Amino acid sequence: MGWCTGESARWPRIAATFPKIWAIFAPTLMSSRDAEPLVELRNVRKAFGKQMVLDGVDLSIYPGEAIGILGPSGTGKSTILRIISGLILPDSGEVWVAGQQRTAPITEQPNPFPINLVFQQAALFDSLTVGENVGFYLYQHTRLSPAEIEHYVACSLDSVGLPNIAHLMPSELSGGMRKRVSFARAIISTLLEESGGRSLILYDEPTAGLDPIASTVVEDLMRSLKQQQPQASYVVVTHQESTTRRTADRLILLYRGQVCWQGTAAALDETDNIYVRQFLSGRIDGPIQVAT
Ligand SMILES: Nc1ncnc2c1ncn2[C@@H]1O[C@H](COP(=O)(O)OP(=O)(O)OP(=O)(O)O)[C@@H](O)[C@H]1O
Repeated sequence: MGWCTGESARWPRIAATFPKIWAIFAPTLMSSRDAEPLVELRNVRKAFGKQMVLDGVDLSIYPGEAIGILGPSGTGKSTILRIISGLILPDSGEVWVAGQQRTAPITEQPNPFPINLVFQQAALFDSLTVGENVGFYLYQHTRLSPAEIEHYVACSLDSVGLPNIAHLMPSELSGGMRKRVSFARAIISTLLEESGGRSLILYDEPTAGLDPIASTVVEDLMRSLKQQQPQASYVVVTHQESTTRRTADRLILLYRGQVCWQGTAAALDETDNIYVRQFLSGRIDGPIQVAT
């Protein structure tokens, strides 16, 4: 018996309950769902020691989707990102990437299209220039010439609104610029022709610790990068409500390693799902129990 016994909001139910919302979102959702999922997790379980962290997660990510994962601390959100990216494998269940089952970590079985993790901290290499940081993947994993890599680096930096800074060192940048550079590094492989426009960026708390205006800038950047490549998808894990509402088309609420609810950002306010209601209100009493 799972922890989450609340009823999941499913698309047909939304269509019946919120016809206006459905009318707005249906064209996008139906077109993306006609395609094969980019990534599928099927009944994924993962424990660390005796602690069961993911307890039977099913999740499909379709081309062009922007998904937000919400949930209390320690409930397995980052673990899902690490499994999707191939950094770790589940203990059981299946992970499918572009129709291929993943059977080994990313170091042994490369993803068929770019999947990049962007962390809260920019985590740039301080001894490399901005250009070398952004082009790092291409220098390491492709046979492109230095001139070609410089071209992609310039395109990528342009996309994040930072042209002409490839020669600078990370220490010369502000915190906001470092974050943008980390985004440029994440998207560079998606610019390559062989990616076929398919890509998945996994943002782990991209606006944590930022003031509301800086958060808006980052949220706008995430949206703008996706608009530049309509088939690009992303998953964002966040505790910031503004980021949830402004960046995700489909939301997933995770609790104790299980999906308790999923639906649109608009449906979040309408649902009577007890997990969603408690989570958004921040009440202590309810089915979600956290260590105090
Ligand atoms: N490599 C690891 N070894 C042992 N325990 C781990 C490891 N990685 C994660 N955990 C544990 O798994 C649980 C889930 O961690 P995870 O980072 O996925 O949660 P989260 O939902 O992203 O939390 P938060 O919102 O606080 O970032 C936590 O209790 C964490 O301590």
